[in-house]
Amino acid sequence: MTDNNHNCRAVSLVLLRHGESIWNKDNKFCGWVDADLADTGHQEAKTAGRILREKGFTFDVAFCSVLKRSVKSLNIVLDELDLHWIPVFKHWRLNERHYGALQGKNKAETAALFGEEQVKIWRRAYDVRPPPLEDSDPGWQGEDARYKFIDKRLIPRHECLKDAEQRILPYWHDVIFPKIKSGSRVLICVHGTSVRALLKYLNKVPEEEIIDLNIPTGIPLVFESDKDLSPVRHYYLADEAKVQAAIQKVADQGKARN
Ligand SMILES: O=C(OP(=O)(O)O)[C@H](O)COP(=O)(O)O
Repeated sequence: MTDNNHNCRAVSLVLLRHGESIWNKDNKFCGWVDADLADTGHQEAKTAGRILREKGFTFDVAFCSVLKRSVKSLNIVLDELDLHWIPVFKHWRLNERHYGALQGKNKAETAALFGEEQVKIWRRAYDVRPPPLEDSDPGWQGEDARYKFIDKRLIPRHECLKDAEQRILPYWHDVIFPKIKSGSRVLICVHGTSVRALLKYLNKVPEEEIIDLNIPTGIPLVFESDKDLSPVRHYYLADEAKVQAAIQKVADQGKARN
């Protein structure tokens, strides 16, 4: 859904997938790999911030993951909004889902090898994990300094949406939602799967429908809620054609010829 006539008073939450990363551009499965923003991603984040500013949005607190494409996008948006001063919380629980042994692989080549249907399942099924990283795989993030204080058993070797949801929702309940309840307007700038997990939870999207939900990069997703803070509607801050084209672009990344 898109909307250009939002009512700011009912908005306490905006979700945003970071701008396009270099690995998005190269069509590689990324997950917990710390890929940087592409130039186009910088531009998308800047545009997202500008649109939020022009439409009169402001925030009291912001959240991102510990991956630089999320952190940098949030910084760019806050710069556009001149909101450098608001508290920003970075948390590993908001990371993208872990893509396991698929990380670094090209999606179109993977689709040519295993079939588009299998790739769609790995990308979008609710509870099907991609193949895991081997114990000896140097691509496992367990030794990364940013996860130093986290129980190693919590550092995944692969994750499906359900796994990501189970690590993200405790943070939502313990930290993010209490801020909303106490009146804060919240911006969350994270990843495709983190947004899907939150959207699924907030809108009670059935498991069988989640397979067709794709999140475009760099387009703010606004949630309006009622007085009990239950979401009543959500919409992207862009015109319908732009949103649909961006969603299709994400969906098409799993095609064998891309
Ligand atoms: O790291 C990823 O997501 P992100 O770009 O939102 O951080 C994934 O590689 C996105 O790929 P997908 O759209 O096939 O799930």
